[in-house]
Amino acid sequence: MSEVFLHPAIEHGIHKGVAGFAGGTLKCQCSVDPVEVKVTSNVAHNHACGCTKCWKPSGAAFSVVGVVPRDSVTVVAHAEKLAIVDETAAIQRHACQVCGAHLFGRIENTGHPFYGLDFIHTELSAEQGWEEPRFAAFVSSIIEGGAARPEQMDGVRAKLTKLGLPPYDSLNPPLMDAIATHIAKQKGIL
Ligand SMILES: N[C@@H](CCC(=O)N[C@@H](CSCO)C(=O)NCC(=O)O)C(=O)O
Ligand SMILES: [Zn+2]
Ligand SMILES: [Zn+2]
Repeated sequence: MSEVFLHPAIEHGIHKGVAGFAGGTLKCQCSVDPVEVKVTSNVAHNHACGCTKCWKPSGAAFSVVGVVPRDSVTVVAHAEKLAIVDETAAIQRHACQVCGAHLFGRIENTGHPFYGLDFIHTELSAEQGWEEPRFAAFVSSIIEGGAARPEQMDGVRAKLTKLGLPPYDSLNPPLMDAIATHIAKQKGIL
């Protein structure tokens, strides 16, 4: 199997974001009548994600995905092309039915630890300045998705580490702690 191509925005080095950057417009990959989504916030917790559910550009083993407040997200063109990929998933990904790009992923369960946040792919925006990806999540999942063989994983993790993206097989410790804290509060333990 050929070498694992991570993602166009990370494979050859990461561009740092710009302080104070306040959003942009995401466009799907259709050359005609693209879906457009206005985002009036910078992205947070931006990361490479190897899971099988996040949208990846063609040939990439990872997606690059982060979160914004859901009230900062508005579909401004061609909403009729959007459909939810999997209604049963925790993150309902609204994708263009023509080109397949995911414009935003929304959590409708008010009890979910990340309720209130939408997941977006900043590469769908022409604006520069979005906060850069800072870690890699669900790295082992790229085996599940068929992008890597198990024996390639040491190399993948070494490459991510060198790029400044510490690799994890779930989310990173701050996000895992936030999830656990939310659950402990729901149970009345905290
Ligand atoms: N091995 C599975 C893991 C999928 C998974 O749990 N993905 C996370 C992170 S997505 C963005 O970081 C998640 O929260 N999923 C909920 C959902 O996708 O609805 C796999 O690879 O499929
Ligand atoms: Zn499209
Ligand atoms: Zn994912």
